[in-house]
Amino acid sequence: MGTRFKGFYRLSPEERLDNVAEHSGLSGEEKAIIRGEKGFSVQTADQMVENVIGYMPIPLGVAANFKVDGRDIFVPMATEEPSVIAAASNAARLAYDTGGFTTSFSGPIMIGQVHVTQLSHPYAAMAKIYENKEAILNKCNQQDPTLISLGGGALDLEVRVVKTLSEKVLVIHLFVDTRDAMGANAVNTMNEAVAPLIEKITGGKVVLRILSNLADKRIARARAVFESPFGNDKEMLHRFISAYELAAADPYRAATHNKGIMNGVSAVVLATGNDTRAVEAGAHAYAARFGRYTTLTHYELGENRTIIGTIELPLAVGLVGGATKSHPVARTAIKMLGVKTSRELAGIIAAVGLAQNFAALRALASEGIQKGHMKLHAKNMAIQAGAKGHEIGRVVEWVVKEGRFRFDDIKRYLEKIREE
Ligand SMILES: CC(C)(COP(=O)([O-])OP(=O)([O-])OC[C@H]1O[C@@H](n2cnc3c(N)ncnc32)[C@H](O)[C@@H]1OP(=O)([O-])[O-])[C@@H](O)C(=O)NCCC(=O)NCCSC(=O)C[C@@](C)(O)CC(=O)[O-]
Ligand SMILES: NC(=O)C1=CN([C@@H]2O[C@H](COP(=O)(O)OP(=O)(O)OC[C@H]3O[C@@H](n4cnc5c(N)ncnc54)[C@H](OP(=O)(O)O)[C@@H]3O)[C@@H](O)[C@H]2O)C=CC1
Repeated sequence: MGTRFKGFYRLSPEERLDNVAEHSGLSGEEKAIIRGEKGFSVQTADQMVENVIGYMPIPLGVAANFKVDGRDIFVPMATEEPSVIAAASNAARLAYDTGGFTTSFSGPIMIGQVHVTQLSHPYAAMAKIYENKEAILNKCNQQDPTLISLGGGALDLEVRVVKTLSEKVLVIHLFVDTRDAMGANAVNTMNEAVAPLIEKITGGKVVLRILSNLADKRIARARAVFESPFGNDKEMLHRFISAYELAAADPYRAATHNKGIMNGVSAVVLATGNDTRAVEAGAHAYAARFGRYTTLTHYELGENRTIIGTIELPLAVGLVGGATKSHPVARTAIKMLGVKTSRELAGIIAAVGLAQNFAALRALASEGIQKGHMKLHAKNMAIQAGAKGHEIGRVVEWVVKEGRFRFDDIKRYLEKIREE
């Protein structure tokens, strides 16, 4: 069964879940976990974080129409923001018949930083680190036999002299293949274990021993050819490219453009129990790597009025570690995706980021964002205004028809229908 599913959104939540379960082979128990009827409890939460008093449900939806590296998938997305999942599905639809998304990955390499201070001869200390590279990497690799047995571990290192406000310090980058883990704990353990050896080699004092979230050795890329959402309208295609070009040139616009990408990226990262803050920090730092903040996506006009989209961003996500295994919904979401490696997961997330951005640019270049977004947000606004049961549908219908997206207008309309 494919996931190009016209009108998937018109099904009931139960019917959608049945389709997803059939596609991904989810069991009855896994369906109950997704519905929130089983699996996650206050006790589970209490084992995950501190001072637990409850937990906060976030909607879990699936984006339809995604084909990634030739495979049809339903993409689980956890988000509180209306129109995000609709937009991702909308853009994926436009890339489906042209082959879907093709991805690549630079490898699951994380960077651990060891920071050495109080050096009388920083450049000589740097040379000594390289002279002792094998001993340093061996020390790192003694920390994680599991990772080594899986073909990962510390592979190499690089050293820089960094001039800080008060002194020249050494920053040693340990390059660690963390396989299918995000790797923060694995890398931090190595950083801490190797620090005494580094102090001995350099004669300095180590302060920081922590991974870098600028995971620029763990880059995921995705590419897709989108059918023109504007038919043969050249002016609209021009407006689309112009919208992208402003983002590429202007950091104020790029921040919003990339926020739109992260609407999709963070929703899948969260649904799979990965660390949203780590991925967000990495993406934005990567966007600023040339000294000026710019876009993570690029667009070029293709043949027959197609638009070729590409995305490139660091994606430190895993299938083990963090909450990926301890959170029952995350475990089920990973099963839903049918991924076996962190590389596959990163590719899918990159594809969703690209789709998300394409959908937002399409709307921005044409009717504007409010029409689609606010249509889907209208339900939230109606509920916030106090609408209940059948009132919600009536308020939404009125808001969309009249284009009145103001909260005070909605409240007045609600009062009016209650007086009828
Ligand atoms: C919202 C749509 C999709 C409506 O778009 P539409 O043209 O009204 O939709 P349609 O009825 O023609 O349907 C097209 C497809 O959209 C999907 N779709 C359509 N409706 C639904 C729905 N209810 N639930 C789930 N999926 C839906 C669905 O896949 C459907 O295909 P079909 O099933 O018919 O083959 C469109 O207007 C859109 O893509 N808008 C962009 C919305 C967006 O980007 N939202 C993100 C939040 S705004 C933001 O935070 C970021 C931003 C925008 O500032 C970033 C930036 O500035 O770059
Ligand atoms: N700056 C940041 O971003 C920071 C993030 N974090 C947090 O760290 C967590 C992620 O750390 P991470 O190291 O991934 O998690 P874990 O330490 O929980 O998991 C990684 C470990 O799992 C074991 N493992 C089993 N199978 C595999 C496999 N196929 N591939 C790789 N490893 C495998 C490995 O060894 P073994 O069996 O010996 O454990 C590995 O060290 C997240 O919760 C994140 O929020 C923490 C600190 C800082």
